[in-house]
Amino acid sequence: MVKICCIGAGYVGGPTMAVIALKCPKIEVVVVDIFEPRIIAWNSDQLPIYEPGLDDVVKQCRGKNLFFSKDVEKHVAEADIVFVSVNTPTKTQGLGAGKAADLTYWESAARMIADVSKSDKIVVEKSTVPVKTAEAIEKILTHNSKGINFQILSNPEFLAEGTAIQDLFKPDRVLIGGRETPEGQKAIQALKDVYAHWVPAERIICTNLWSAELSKLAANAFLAQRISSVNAMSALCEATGADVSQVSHAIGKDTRIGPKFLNASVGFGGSCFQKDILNLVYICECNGLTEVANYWKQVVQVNEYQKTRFVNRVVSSMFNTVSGKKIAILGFAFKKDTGDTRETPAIGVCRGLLGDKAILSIYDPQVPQEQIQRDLSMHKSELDKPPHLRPVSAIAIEQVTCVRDAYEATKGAHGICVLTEWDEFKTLDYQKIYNDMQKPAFVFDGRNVMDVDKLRQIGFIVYSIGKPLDAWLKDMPAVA
Ligand SMILES: NC(=O)c1ccc[n+]([C@@H]2O[C@H](COP(=O)([O-])OP(=O)(O)OC[C@H]3O[C@@H](n4cnc5c(N)ncnc54)[C@H](O)[C@@H]3O)[C@@H](O)[C@H]2O)c1
Ligand SMILES: O=c1ccn([C@@H]2O[C@H](COP(=O)(O)OP(=O)(O)O[C@H]3O[C@H](CO)[C@@H](O)[C@H](O)[C@H]3O)[C@@H](O)[C@H]2O)c(=O)[nH]1
Repeated sequence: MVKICCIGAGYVGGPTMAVIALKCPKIEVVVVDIFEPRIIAWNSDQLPIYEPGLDDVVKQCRGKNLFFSKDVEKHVAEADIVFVSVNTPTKTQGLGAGKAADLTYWESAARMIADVSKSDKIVVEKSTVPVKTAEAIEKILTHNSKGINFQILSNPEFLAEGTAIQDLFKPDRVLIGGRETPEGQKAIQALKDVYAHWVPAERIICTNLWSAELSKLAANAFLAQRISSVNAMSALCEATGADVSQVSHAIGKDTRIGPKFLNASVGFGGSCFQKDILNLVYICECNGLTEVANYWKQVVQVNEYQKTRFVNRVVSSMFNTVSGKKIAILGFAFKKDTGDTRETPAIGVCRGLLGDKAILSIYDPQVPQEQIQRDLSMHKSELDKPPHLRPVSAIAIEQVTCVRDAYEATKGAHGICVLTEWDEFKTLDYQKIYNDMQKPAFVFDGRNVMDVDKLRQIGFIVYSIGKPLDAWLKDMPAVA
């Protein structure tokens, strides 16, 4: 029986390994992590991450051929294939701080593999890493190998949170990069055989190591670039009376452009886009490609601009101050169907409003209060650390309360900011909400999911990103 061990039981390691176990009943899969509470949660009824369909998959194979363990060294030693799916956040200190990927967790995992291995292994880069990481990892493994043969493969993951299970069941492609030697090709074939249990052969792409590593960064840069492009257009739409949804629809009909990833928003979030683009920028700079670095840097800068623009709209619409005013925040996760808040635009928007002394009442169906308080009070460099390395207590922010439903959040509020596109926000009783709010009552839709005409009929003053402005908002222009 082939044995797989995956180091890192996070958003990627957990779901990907659960799907491999489900689709390959003859393979034993063990997911290991040094953060014990996560392992305990994976072995309980309350999984550590919220992901539609995940519970079902885990229930079908946990205890049969899928296991979660904190016994990292034992399972690595026994495995034929070791996936490394540890976090690779942006470096916060030292050379490349603020841009380069922090490979501390990766390096310590590689050293541990070298230390405990007693048999040949295929080591698979699942984490998103800088180009040429495989070369560095090879050096660590071979310098400590005691005659053991390690083959390194790059197999970046393309799942998106909220749709992880369907993305894993039907991936657009699986990418495997390896050495162009006979041993390298044999290792590629072994990993291909795993995916071939459910992925059609034409969707499994094999490349050299560096193409696979770079393709992952390139894919995220291209996706994020589309969002920044449409968000940049949204500012121009507001200035000219064009409607960004109509523009997106019109350009997306061009089959060369396509309709996806053209939704204007308060900005992209998530643990990947910003980190991976900054990593790409750093790699370009290290290779002396200043113009290329500046091109990609602009994608992140437009994203920051979009968040600032949103905050400025809120404040300027409300007579240029939100001091002491209750603002309801609907949605805190970086997108719907996840409880993940890493790099969520809600953090920037809330901090901006708190900076103008607003009183925030926050509701998100999947994000617990402690997480929101921690996100708003911690320094960014602390948030990038894995949970077990973060300071234990975060100072609660007095101006913030987290509540259990949207009605409580909006009661007595002056304005509502919709920051995540949760489906339940579309079907709320907005007449009741309006009746219970201060007047004039504002809605700032950061996701373009509200029925604007209906809200205006009720009496709300509504701002939607990239849409023709209410007369009220035209008179109160925001300076970005
Ligand atoms: N989150 C996504 O949607 C997504 C999608 C594609 C790729 N990625 C990439 O996958 C990687 C993992 O992302 P994630 O979101 O799953 O991260 P995560 O923080 O949720 O999980 C990483 C886990 O690795 C564990 N870990 C760190 N060092 C370890 C070690 N030495 N031994 C054992 N466990 C260790 C941590 O405790 C943590 O639980 C990153 O490189 C990320 O860029 C993420
Ligand atoms: O038209 C759009 C599409 C997305 N977003 C925002 O962009 C962010 C990222 O969304 P999405 O890409 O759906 O989620 P992620 O889980 O971050 O997935 C991205 O990052 C992963 C980690 O690398 C990759 O594996 C995925 O392929 C890639 O889509 C979220 O804040 C979305 O709200 C928009 O604002 N407009």
